[in-house]
Amino acid sequence: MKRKALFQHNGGQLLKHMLKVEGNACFTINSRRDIVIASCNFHKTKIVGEGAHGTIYKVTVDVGGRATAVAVKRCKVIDESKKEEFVQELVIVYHLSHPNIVKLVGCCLESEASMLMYEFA
Ligand SMILES: Nc1ncnc2c1ncn2[C@@H]1O[C@H](COP(=O)(O)OP(=O)(O)OP(=O)(O)O)[C@@H](O)[C@H]1O
Repeated sequence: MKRKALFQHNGGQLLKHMLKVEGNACFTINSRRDIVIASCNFHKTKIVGEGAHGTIYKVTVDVGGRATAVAVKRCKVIDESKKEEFVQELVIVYHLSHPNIVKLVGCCLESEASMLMYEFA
């Protein structure tokens, strides 16, 4: 089974294992459904920026049991061959910790357009 399929198939267990997020209350793997609801189906009033890699929305989602305002980057669709590279980069960014770098607080890899959630700056 392909890695992407595994992420979808087992509720993100493989990704959780890779990120070692179990017990990390500061990171969440959201369902696409949650983000669609929170963003009013990616309504244009929620857009806060447009980047080279996708559109950024300000959305309030559950992070570690707390309603938190986050910047959701809805990445442009990447082809299957780049998916693995994307996940590897996600793992690296997840482990970064620096006062000048916004913290990655969540992600959603359920759809073709993956979503990354950063603390809202
Ligand atoms: N964490 C955040 N909090 C608030 N606004 C943000 C955040 N991240 C991005 N934005 C808004 O979205 C815009 C575009 O974001 P960004 O430059 O990160 O996109 P990008 O080009 O896809 O990123 P990159 O190439 O660095 O991965 C920013 O200029 C900013 O206005």
